[in-house]
Amino acid sequence: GDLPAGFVRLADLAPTIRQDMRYAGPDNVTGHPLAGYAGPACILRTEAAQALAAVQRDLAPEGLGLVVFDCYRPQRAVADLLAWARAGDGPQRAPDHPAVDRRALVALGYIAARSVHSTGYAVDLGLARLGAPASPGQAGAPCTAPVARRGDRGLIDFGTGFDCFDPKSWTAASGLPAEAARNRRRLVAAMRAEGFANYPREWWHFGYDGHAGAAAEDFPVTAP
Ligand SMILES: C[C@@H](N)C(=O)N[C@H](C)C(=O)O
Ligand SMILES: [Zn+2]
Repeated sequence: GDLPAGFVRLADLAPTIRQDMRYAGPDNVTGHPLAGYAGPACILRTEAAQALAAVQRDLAPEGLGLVVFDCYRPQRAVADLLAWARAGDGPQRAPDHPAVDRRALVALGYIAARSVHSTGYAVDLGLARLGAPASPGQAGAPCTAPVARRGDRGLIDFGTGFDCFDPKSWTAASGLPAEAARNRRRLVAAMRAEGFANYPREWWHFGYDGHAGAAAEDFPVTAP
């Protein structure tokens, strides 16, 4: 194939998993496509992709399916995110981090300086009802606003949006609507059952067990 050994395109193993690859375009926290994304595609280590395909199969009887936002992330894209977070100019607060300063995002653990995503063993994702349309977000609404105001992006409610860098996105945050808290537990349990561990500061971020020591890569993300 066109990928390094050990990597696969998720679409080849699990074509029913919806892909909404936010870093390949401007619809992400930085407002620009990240370096290293030449096309929108979810690329993962083979074992991690197989495990995600299993999660998708496990969820289907409940009428739910996965929506992935980011998978393998080239090292140059991590550098791009870091440069955005650390830049001295520009606003400190924005709808995707209404209560946390941009320049604190790395220190607070919302953006990793060395990301497991670059090994192909981490994935950012949520859940949607199967067949639900991907509805747009409401521009300008804080990502911590109730779902009716911020827009659901076609997902079931998780209490905040994807890449909403805020304590409300901590997986066990208190004060969430009961349904959002339930949906987070449901996602974590479905992922846990197939070998993925959640990152407690981001309900959407999961690492595949056994990734320790895997090499970080920098090949570009390309659509097939
Ligand atoms: C930036 C966000 N989507 C994410 O993946 N955060 C973790 C901590 C990471 O950068 O690896
Ligand atoms: Zn992540």
